Amino acid sequence: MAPSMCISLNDTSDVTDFVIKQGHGVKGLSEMGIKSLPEQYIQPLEERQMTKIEPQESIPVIDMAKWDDTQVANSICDAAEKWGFFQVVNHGVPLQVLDNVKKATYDFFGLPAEEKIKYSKENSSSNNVRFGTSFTPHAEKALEWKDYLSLFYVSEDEAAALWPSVCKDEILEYMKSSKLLINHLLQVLMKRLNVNEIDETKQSLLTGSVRTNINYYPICPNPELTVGVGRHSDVSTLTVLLQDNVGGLYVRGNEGQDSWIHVPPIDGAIVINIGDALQIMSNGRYRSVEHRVTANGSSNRISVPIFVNPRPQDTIGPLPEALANGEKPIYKQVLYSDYVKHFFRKAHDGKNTVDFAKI
Ligand SMILES: COc1cc(/C=C/C(=O)SCCNC(=O)CCNC(=O)[C@H](O)C(C)(C)COP(=O)(O)OP(=O)(O)OC[C@H]2O[C@@H](n3cnc4c(N)ncnc43)[C@H](O)[C@@H]2OP(=O)(O)O)ccc1O
Ligand SMILES: O=C(O)CCC(=O)C(=O)O
Ligand SMILES: [Fe+2]
Repeated sequence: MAPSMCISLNDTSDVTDFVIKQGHGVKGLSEMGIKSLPEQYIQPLEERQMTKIEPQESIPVIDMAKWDDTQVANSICDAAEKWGFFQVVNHGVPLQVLDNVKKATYDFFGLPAEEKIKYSKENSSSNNVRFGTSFTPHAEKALEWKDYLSLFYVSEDEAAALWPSVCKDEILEYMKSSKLLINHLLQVLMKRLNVNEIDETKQSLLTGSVRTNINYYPICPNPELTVGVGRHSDVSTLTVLLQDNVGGLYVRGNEGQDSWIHVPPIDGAIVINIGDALQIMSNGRYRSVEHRVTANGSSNRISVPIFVNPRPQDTIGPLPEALANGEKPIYKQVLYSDYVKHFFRKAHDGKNTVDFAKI
């Protein structure tokens, strides 16, 4: 039975109870057919308006077929320096794997609320598996129009035991199939930082932990009043982001203060973005750029980011090779889990997270 047939939401606490405590998420609100946005989702004007969208600008689309060709390698590093974002095609991840993970995302969010709520922070048997909504509801002045499932990978055995069975295999396959692409990108990016060989220690520092989120942005009654995801930069080394064909991801541009560039969906392409950990390790050479997602009034949207990270127990700071030419470090050494906790304990606040590591 559709939720609208059996409940009515009269005030703020009813909405919170329905969305967060009962696990219906904003998907549940959307499917009730609510006609106007509940007030706790109304974002301040400056967070929901993009005054300057640059339709003539676009982030690079890079063909990865010859990834170690000098020209291709240069375009990857240039994009990481200039935009912090690019799309890749001929990336080696089978298109069937991408289709399967998109379908699995719909399958998970299509489960009844009483199934999904088993994975909430309060009910989940592990911190490594978390179903939630918005970003940090308890810390946010205004909520975001997004539900998510976040899966921190520990082992195949743990995933088999703890991850939801409707999406587990497809997500694991997507993660496995992306490994080579991730390694090729890091090989190229490291070379420009004078790291000619990624040994075991560096590999672990760059890719030692992986978190995959599946995101669901349901149709919103007043998309202009809220956001799908607010301005933030990822705290990863790099993020491999699969989006569907709806659109709505915007990246901070280089043209002045409030300039935003749309990342158009391209069939079969994957979006790559540099995260804070790599910005820090490269001493600011590679940029972890602010991005955001708009809410949509007519289509549901999904996305599946793989966050490739240092391990929580790693200390991160500018790599010695990146400073070999006498460059002064602009970031200090920080424990990665402290950095991530700092990110997760506040609402989205654009690029401010990285100040935590500034000297
Ligand atoms: C959800 O919407 C998002 C998410 C994002 C994500 C962008 C990224 O770049 S994710 C990549 C982050 N890196 C890693 O996960 C790898 C390293 N991992 C760690 O260091 C640890 O696993 C940990 C994340 C710090 C958690 O360690 P733990 O010992 O379990 O620490 P806690 O004290 O339990 O948690 C700290 C704090 O974070 C909250 N939290 C934990 N996991 C998540 C999660 N998956 N999603 C949201 N929040 C999470 C937890 O509730 C704690 O907060 P409290 O206030 O409750 O203390 C980008 C954009 C989005 O919109
Ligand atoms: O949905 C998207 O396209 C981007 C989501 C995002 O930025 C994130 O999960 O960190
Ligand atoms: Fe992000």
